[in-house]
Amino acid sequence: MNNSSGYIKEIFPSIQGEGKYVGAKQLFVRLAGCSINCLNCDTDYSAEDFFIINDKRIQNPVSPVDLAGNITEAFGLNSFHSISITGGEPLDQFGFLKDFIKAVKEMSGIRIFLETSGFYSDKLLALQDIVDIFSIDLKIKSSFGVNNLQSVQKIMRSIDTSKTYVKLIINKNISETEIDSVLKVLMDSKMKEIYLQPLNNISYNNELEHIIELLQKNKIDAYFIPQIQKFMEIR
Ligand SMILES: Nc1nc2[nH]cc(C(=O)O)c2c(=O)[nH]1
Ligand code: SF4
Ligand SMILES: [Mg+2]
Repeated sequence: MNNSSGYIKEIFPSIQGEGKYVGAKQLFVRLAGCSINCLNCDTDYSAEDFFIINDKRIQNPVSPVDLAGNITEAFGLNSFHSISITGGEPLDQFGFLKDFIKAVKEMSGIRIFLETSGFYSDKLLALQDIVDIFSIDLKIKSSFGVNNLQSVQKIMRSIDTSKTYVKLIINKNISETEIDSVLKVLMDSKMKEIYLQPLNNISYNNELEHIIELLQKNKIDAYFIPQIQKFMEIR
């Protein structure tokens, strides 16, 4: 096994169902594994012996160049907005991730969209030159049992915010203190917008309205977007 080989969970074409780029046609590449252990995780990221591209079985782990070649051959890639690399936590396979991005960009020129938990600031910042769009989660205890606000603050202080957006997953029991700390992170950075996603698609309610008002009063544009893939019953 090559050092930078990686474990893939699944690969499928779909429509981005969350956040700022909702509606974009993407090829989803879900990396296996996650070191974060959130409560309420909605993703099966366990690695298996193989994964499937169209009908072809590919053995795990796979080399970055082989994966890039297989994807480019199977999907052409020029009909997609971007490749969404998601997980799990893709930064847990940093060496593989970096080599894969370089290889697939060289082969196809496609944009790279990276979904990450926001816990690993140094690794994320090290990919600034090769990733086109960063989707970063703000994790708060009431939704996920973990908190990454310090790490996201560090990222926001040095990242190019024009290619970055942050998502906040909101549970019914979000506290005023949590909203305040999220506001502080945004106000400390150049990022003046946030994408709110209700956990388990809870309906728009008074608490949510209150959060949006608080954000707007502080000149942070808030966009409330439930996960459309769940409504549409697509992957
Ligand atoms: N359609 C669709 N949109 C998504 N946006 C983020 C996803 C994820 O699982 O990371 C996802 C996903 O799994 N499917
Ligand atoms: S970071 Fe994402 S994939 Fe990992 S445990 Fe948390 S919600 Fe699940
Ligand atoms: Mg998901």
